[in-house]
Amino acid sequence: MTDHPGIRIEHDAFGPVEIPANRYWGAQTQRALGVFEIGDERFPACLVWTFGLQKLAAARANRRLGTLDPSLAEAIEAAALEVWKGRFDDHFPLPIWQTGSGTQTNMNANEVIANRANETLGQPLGRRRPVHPNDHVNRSQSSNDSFPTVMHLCVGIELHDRLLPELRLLRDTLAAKAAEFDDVVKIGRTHLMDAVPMTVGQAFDAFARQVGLGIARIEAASPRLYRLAQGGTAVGSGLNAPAGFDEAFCEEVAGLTGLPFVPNPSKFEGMGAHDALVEVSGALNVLAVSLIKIANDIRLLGSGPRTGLGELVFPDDGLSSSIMPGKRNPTIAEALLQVAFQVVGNHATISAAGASGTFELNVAKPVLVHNLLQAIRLLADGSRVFATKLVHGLAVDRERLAANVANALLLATALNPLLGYDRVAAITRTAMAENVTPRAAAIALGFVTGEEYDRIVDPRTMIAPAGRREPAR
Ligand SMILES: O=C(O)C[C@H](O)C(=O)O
Repeated sequence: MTDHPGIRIEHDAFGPVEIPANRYWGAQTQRALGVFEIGDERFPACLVWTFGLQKLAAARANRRLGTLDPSLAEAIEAAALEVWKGRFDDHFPLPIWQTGSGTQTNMNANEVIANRANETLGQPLGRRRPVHPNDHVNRSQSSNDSFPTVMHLCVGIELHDRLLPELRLLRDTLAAKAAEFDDVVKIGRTHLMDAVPMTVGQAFDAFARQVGLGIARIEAASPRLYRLAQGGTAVGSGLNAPAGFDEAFCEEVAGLTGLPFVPNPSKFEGMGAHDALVEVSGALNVLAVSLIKIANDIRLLGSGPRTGLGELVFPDDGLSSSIMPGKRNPTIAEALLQVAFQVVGNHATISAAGASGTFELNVAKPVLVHNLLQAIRLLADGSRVFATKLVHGLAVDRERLAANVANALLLATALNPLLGYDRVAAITRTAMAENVTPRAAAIALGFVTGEEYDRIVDPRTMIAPAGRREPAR
């Protein structure tokens, strides 16, 4: 094998490999490309960037502990920084569907950074000198501790930078609607059937609280997420890593990210199991369940406009039916529902992947982190779009709501303490059978006067009995 136009020959421990000349990956990545011809799914760019961060922190830790020549460390750190900043995104071609430790993607990072470091030191790509992908870029590390470290770093950063801000936006937008609709009385519904009065604000306050509790669940998982397996090397014992490598590494990543990453006190736990990531996924699963409830309620309350409930009015998103002119649909609620269904499905995959640790190594890391990062991204985008393009512009149809309240039979429930259940049941049955208001039925049956009825059956006083009204959040 010899170099020819567009191709360079690179040697690794197994012999020569042909590699596109302008690619920074090396022999192991090229071999893996030929082996794992499975699917279209690739890691998102944030995972590639996080490998840059991880290799940068590892090189700095090695330099500090005297286990890496400072001149090599400097070249590795500069190259790793470039990976972190996204300069080499096109040089990570491998699919999700690879070995369960993520070794091929770890080697991809080692090779890109070694090639780039050697290039800055005046060497051609593929030389593997003076910076060697395994001996120097991967020093004091194994895929088995590096990949889980990258998973925790990437998930932690994505939650902090991407998802939590959008969830706070959604919570606050729902809370603003709760305040806006605080005085709007509607009929509460149970079993999909008319029940007793409440306010639209109370319904939106419940939605806001669901999202707020979703945020709290994610934040509660953070202390476990911030524990890193780095320093465990092959099985968790730390063979070939200097004493203090885990501490030095975590100090570096904490400084680089501003997030409180610390060494996992048991590397064995952090490599053989990924319970902390399953825990985060569990919190996202609950959030998805909450969003399904919220999106469904909102689209049902806005159904119509003429023959549905029609109590909420959706903002115009400019979209319509392809065949029914002027028809408007709850497009954004439907998009969010599909996001939530995907997240619930991802959690099932993540649960199976999390259960796939045998002895000292979980071997379903790529599929686990792929599903978790997708869930975070979808929930972040879905929450932002739902908050800004639907919830923010929601209005109520006050006339419709007032008519529904006036017509509601079970307002008469407020008479229970005065008349007892059976006489109130007679009122509602009579009103239903004779198609009159419960007020007319109550008077006709001789149970109350009109004045008594109006004093007791006042929807505004029924939305929360005195002294039991929760303050708006
Ligand atoms: O790639 C490594 O560093 C280790 C590999 O996952 C293995 O345990 O065989």
